[in-house]
This record gives sequence, C-alpha cells and structure tokens, in this order.
Amino acid sequence: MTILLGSIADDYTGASDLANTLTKNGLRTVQTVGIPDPSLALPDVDAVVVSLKIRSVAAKDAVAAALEAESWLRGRGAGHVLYKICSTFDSTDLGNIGPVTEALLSVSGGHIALVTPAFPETGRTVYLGHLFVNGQPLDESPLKDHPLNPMRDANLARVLTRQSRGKVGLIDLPTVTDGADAVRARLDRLRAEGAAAAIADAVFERDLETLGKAALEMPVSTGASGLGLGLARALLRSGRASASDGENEAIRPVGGLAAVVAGSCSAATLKQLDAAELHMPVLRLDTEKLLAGSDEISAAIAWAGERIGEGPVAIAASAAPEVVSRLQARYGREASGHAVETATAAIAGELVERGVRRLVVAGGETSGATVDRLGIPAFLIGPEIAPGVPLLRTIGTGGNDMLLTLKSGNFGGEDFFATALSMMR
Ligand SMILES: Nc1ncnc2c1ncn2[C@@H]1O[C@H](COP(=O)(O)OP(=O)(O)OP(=O)(O)O)[C@@H](O)[C@H]1O
Ligand SMILES: O=C(O)[C@@H](O)C(=O)CO
Repeated sequence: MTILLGSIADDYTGASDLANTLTKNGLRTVQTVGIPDPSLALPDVDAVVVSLKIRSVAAKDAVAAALEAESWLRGRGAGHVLYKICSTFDSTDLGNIGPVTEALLSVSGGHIALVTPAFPETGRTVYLGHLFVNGQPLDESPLKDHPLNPMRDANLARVLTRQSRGKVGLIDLPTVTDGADAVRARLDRLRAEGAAAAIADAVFERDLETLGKAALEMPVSTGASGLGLGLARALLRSGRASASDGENEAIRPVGGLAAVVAGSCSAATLKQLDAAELHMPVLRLDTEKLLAGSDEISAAIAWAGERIGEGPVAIAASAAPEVVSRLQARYGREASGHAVETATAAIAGELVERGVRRLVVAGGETSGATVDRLGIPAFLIGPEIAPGVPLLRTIGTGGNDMLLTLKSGNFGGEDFFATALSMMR
C-alpha cells in the first residue's frame, strides 16, 4: 500500500473527523488506532489517519508517539504529514501542539509549518491569528471551561509561542486571499526571520483550498479538518489522486444492541443529552460517588441491563462546569479526568460484553479510552452523520464487526444521538 497523505491525529474523535473530511473530499481513507500491527490487512487507500491519544499527555510522550507514527507513515509513501489538532486548539502552555509540530519538522527536513485550526463548516474561523468558535472569540466560548484544557486566550500566535521553542508568525487573510504564491512567499519571509510556525487565517473554504495547495509542497503541516479539506482538494487537483465516491462496506448492518456513552462536558453534548432524555433512558453517573470508590460501574451496568433489551440507552458522566470544578478541586484535574475516562470505558466494555454492537461515544478522551479498552485496531469510514462525525465500521475485529460513532464533544445538533442511532443498524 502506498499512501499519498498521512495524518497523525492527537485524539480519536479528531481522527474520525479528519477521516470523514478526507473521504468526503474524494480520498480513500482509513483510520487506524495507533500504528497497526503488520498482520492487519488494511484496504488500498490514498490516506491513513493514525489516531493517537496525545492531546493531554506529557509533551515528551506526545512527541515520541507522533515521531513513531510519522516514521510509519513515511515508510508507506506519505509525502505530506498533517498533524491533526482540535479545531478549538485544545492544548496548554506545556504543549502539545508546539512540541509535536517542531519535532515533526525536525525529522522531515521541513523549516516552517503552516498551522491553522480553521474549519468553517463547524463554525471555526481564524482572523488575524484569533480563533472564533461560532462567532465568539475562543476565550469567550464554552471552551474557556474545558475540563482538561480551558482555552483562555484567542490569540493563537500567542498561545503557540508559549508552547514552542521557535518563533511563530502570521499569514494574514489578505495574503491568503492573494493565493498560494503569496502564502508561499510569506512563509519564506517568516522562515528567513526565524519563525518555525505560522498561524494562517482562514474564514471560507476557498481560503483552506489556498492553504492546502501551499502546505502540500511542504513535508508537514498542523491543523484541523479544514486544512485536511484543503490538502485533499489540492491532491485531487494536482492529479496525484483521483476522486473516489467513498461510500462503502461501512454501512452494512451489524444488528445487536445499541448504546451511547458520554464523557464530554461540552455545551453541545450537554444539550444533546437533555434532548436524548425525551426518547431514550439516560443515566447520569454520580461522578463524585464514582471517584469516591462506590460501585457506580456495576450499578450502571445493572441499570442498562434492565432497559437495553427494549432499545438504546445512554450513560453519561458529562456534567456542567461547576460540578466538574468541584470534582477537580478535590482530586485534581488530570486525576479526575483520567478516573472518569477509565470508568466510562469500563462501562462501554461491559456493555459490549453484554451484546452491544452499535456504540456512540461522545468526547475525544472518552473515545480514546473506550476504543483502547475494546481493542479495536482500525476503522472504515462510512457516511457523515453530522459535520465532522462519520459512522465507523471496525476492521480487524475477527468478523465480529461493530458500528461506532466517535463524536467530538462540540459537534452535532441537539438530536445527534437519535440521528446517529437511526443510521447504525
Ligand atoms: N463529571 C465530570 N467531572 C470531571 N471530569 C469529567 C466529568 N465527566 C467527564 N469528565 C472528563 O472530562 C474530559 C472530557 O474530555 P473529552 O475529550 O472526552 O470530551 P471533549 O473534550 O468535550 O471532546 P473533544 O475532545 O472531542 O472535543 C474527560 O477526561 C472526562 O473523563
Ligand atoms: O477538530 C475538532 O474540533 C475535532 O475533530 C476534535 O479534535 C475534537 O476532539
């Protein structure tokens, strides 16, 4: 298998979001969970998205895992590697967007990386280096209360500088509007001035097409699905890939029971859970009890067991910012996040043991913990359920295929869970 485009995604929902965008834009794509075992038969594809869980780990661990994935992707022919980050630039001053981008540059012979989280289809735009989420500056959006990485600065050049060794420049919208040659010239100038990364403005898809064209000529770039769209379209226009209509295999029914497990505390997921309560049983976990060691997991499984024969059920750790803050004050941010993820993954694992074959997971860290627990090696990409969220079919699960949906915390409309479940048969 020779691939044209490789990507390393810093979380699993982000990986399926990117895989969805690449598929929609004509590239045959597969999503792997980590570096696949050599015995795993992957389909013939144009792009591979390697899902890692490195958004919220120590920078040195994120760098080591990303470099291993980079080497695997280059070994399979990838001429360009996109480091897929969150469209809301989720990170802290300790990393990991800066350290990973710089490490990828240093092994690939690149000098400067184009960086943009813009993804207009989901309301993420960048103007003069500032990120807007559905029209609100990042630091005024619900992301200011994210449980793991509260985003309190909308100026991405500043955010990236704090976590980078090199300087960070800006490719402003007028330059992007002038086209790919103007972007290349700006990148050359910034590089001559000593910058190792450049935040690129983008408001419309046409801006991302321009950025994709410029980025494709360099070995590495960093961005969200919008940059993936630009790279995919540039590959097709260059004639290096020919459009495939994507839809496939992935939607064949699997039967079995269906469930939702949610660990995202995003505003969108909280609304989706409220809406789900109108048509399916929803169990809200008591996360204070869960962390205090009471047997919430067995209680949740017993609760599900009494209902799931009648139709899908949802189990959620998700809670409002004040509840999350209380738990964090008591146990620490990382420890409480990790403990809740481990619990939600354990619940998902038990549900699958009891016959669940169709599973929706909300939240990137939550999805990572769950998919690892289930030991799924890779996914085929099915149709889009909502912008940034495809239906996924497991590969390499020994004929015991499952359908999954890994929903980024902030994605999807209020009726997302009902819509997803109706597409998973
Ligand atoms: N009630 C709670 N109290 C404290 N932490 C919680 C609670 N519920 C969930 N969490 C933790 O909050 C974090 C949510 O992160 P996750 O990545 O799953 O969602 P997200 O950030 O909204 O999604 P995405 O990364 O796709 O945008 C997880 O670590 C989860 O375990
Ligand atoms: O880019 C996004 O917003 C998502 O794909 C994501 O990474 C959420 O974890």
